[in-house]
Formats: sequence, C-alpha cells, structure tokens
Amino acid sequence: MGFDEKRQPAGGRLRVQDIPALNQDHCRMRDPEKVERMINEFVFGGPERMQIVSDFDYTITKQRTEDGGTVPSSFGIFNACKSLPENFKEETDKLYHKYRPIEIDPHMPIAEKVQYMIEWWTKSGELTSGFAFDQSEIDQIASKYKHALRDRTHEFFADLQRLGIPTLVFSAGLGNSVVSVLRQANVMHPNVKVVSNFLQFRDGLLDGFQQPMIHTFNKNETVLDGSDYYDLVHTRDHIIVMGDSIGDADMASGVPASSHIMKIGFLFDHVEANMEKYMNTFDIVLVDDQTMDVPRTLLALIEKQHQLNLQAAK
Ligand SMILES: C[n+]1cn([C@@H]2O[C@H](COP(=O)(O)OP(=O)(O)O)[C@@H](O)[C@H]2O)c2nc(N)[nH]c(=O)c21
Ligand SMILES: [Mg+2]
Repeated sequence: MGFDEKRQPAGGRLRVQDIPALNQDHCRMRDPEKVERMINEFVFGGPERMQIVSDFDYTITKQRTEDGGTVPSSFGIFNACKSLPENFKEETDKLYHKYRPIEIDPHMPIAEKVQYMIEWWTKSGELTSGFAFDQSEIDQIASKYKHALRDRTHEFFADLQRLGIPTLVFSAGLGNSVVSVLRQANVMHPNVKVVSNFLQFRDGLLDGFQQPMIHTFNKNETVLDGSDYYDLVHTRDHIIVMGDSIGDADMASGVPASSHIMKIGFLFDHVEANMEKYMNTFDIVLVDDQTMDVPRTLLALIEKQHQLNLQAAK
C-alpha cells in the first residue's frame, strides 16, 4: 500500500512541522513521516473518501474531568439504574471479577479469550432478563454525563456532519447508554451510527441483548459485513480510527487492505508503562489530552482543501 508522492494537495504538500496541533509536547508519533504521508493522502482524497471509526467509553467521554469526578462506562450507566433486581449488581460484579482478568491477560491467545468473552456477554445478558425496565432510567443517569464528553466534541461531530463523513461509534458496552449520552449531547446526527449491544425486550420484560453480540474481540468492521452501513462505507478507504485501549486500534480491520488507516490513541492510565505499546500500535498517541482538537485539526485541513477545490471548479 504505497503512497503516490505526486498526489498532493493543490496548495502544496503539507508538512507535520507546520501543523501546530501535531507539534504539542503531548502529541507523540512513532513515524511522523508516515503521518505526514497519510495527511496528504487524506487531504488530496477529500471528505468523500473519509470515514471515522471511534470507540465510545473514554474516547468520546473524558478520561479525566476538571472536577475530578469519575465518568461511568456505558455498562456502568445501566448498573446505576434504580429498578434492577437486588442481586443484579452483585452477580454482574462476580462476572466482572472472573472475566476481566482474562480479557486483559497478556499471555492467553486471543482465540482462547474469545470463548470466555462470549460466555461473559451471554451470562451478563441472562442477568439482564426477566424484569421490567424503562429506557427513561438510562436517560436520567446519562443526562448527568452529557457534559463529560471531550472538549470540542460538539464541534467535532458538527464538522463530520457538515463534511458528510460517516461516523461509526463502536462499543462492546451497552448501546442504549451510548445513544442516550450522544443524543442528549446533541451529536447524534444522521451520519452517526452506533454499533453496540442493545437491550432486547420480550412481552414487556427485558430479555438480554440483541444480536449480534459485540464483545472485545469482534469489535471491528468484520461484524458489519453485509450490513447497510458496510455498503455505505466500503468504498471510503481513508479512515481515522480513535480509541483509548490497545484493542481499539483494530476496529477498522475488515476494510479493504488498500485502505489508509490513521490510528489515534488517547493514553491516560500508567503513561510510562504503556507508552511503548501505544507508540507501536497507534500512529498518533495523545497523552492526557481531554479534547477533540487533534482529530478536528485533520478535518480542518481536509475541509480547507475541499473548499479550494470547490472554488476552483466554479
Ligand atoms: C459483559 N461485560 C463486559 N464489560 C466490560 O465492558 C467493556 C466494554 O468494552 P468497550 O466499550 O469496547 O471498551 P471500553 O469500555 O474499553 O471503551 C469490556 O472491555 C468489558 O471489560 C462489562 N462491564 C460491566 N460493568 N458489566 C458487564 O456485564 C460487562
Ligand atoms: Mg474505551
């Protein structure tokens, strides 16, 4: 997957050193030349060839808030609801303590982990069954966290809508919480699609999660195969992937091999210990950056060239 050096924006080739957002101390790149090549490719290709794939928890929400308060995960929002059965919290906690260490075990092969993850999500779905529940409970809790999105998230989603860039929010968590937060933050535009686990109801009672199950290790574009969304994006071969966990970097696997994928990782926990891994996994690593400024900078470059092209065509 080579880059054609001759294909460059009409305004001249962009250089990383001239883009202030990428020269901040906390913005790290293992291979700035590769980032530079991709930026030029993205700007040359324009918005029509772009798509975004983003994780939700701690990627769209903040890893650290100004008031020091914690932000719950999408499952956490559900767990805070009042009408869950008495033993629900205790039972799901037990599952968490059993399966979470497996999920993050650095030694177990992925193929083996997958079986355990399917077990975890299945058992969690079974606990999320057989009682009445109203979405308004999630909405109430989620309303407290609509301000816990990264700074300039509203502007970021407005940019994406204006440019008509399909935006996939991928979560192995609970889709009902994800959509509720995004909706209440007024960023759930028509170009935004959430792929996640959604509550299923039967005869007025909860009945686990809808299919297909999205777990840690199938959270990538292969689960979209054959879907309408796949049809919408499969020709968009310029992709920005954003995540806070190492596994998030693979969210675009399943797209054609010729695609150019810019991976942006938000690193916050155990910065020293994780730095090398993040640098080897993501093209851009943002250390304790609680904003959408870097992804917005890339969009602004694409939009600027797009405007020039439109003017030149007049
Ligand atoms: C089935 N299940 C999975 N998880 C965790 O939820 C996470 C959801 O994964 P994610 O949304 O892809 O990633 P992120 O939260 O890292 O942004 C998984 O990585 C699991 O650790 C879960 N967490 C809770 N609280 N309850 C559950 O039933 C449960
Ligand atoms: Mg996350």
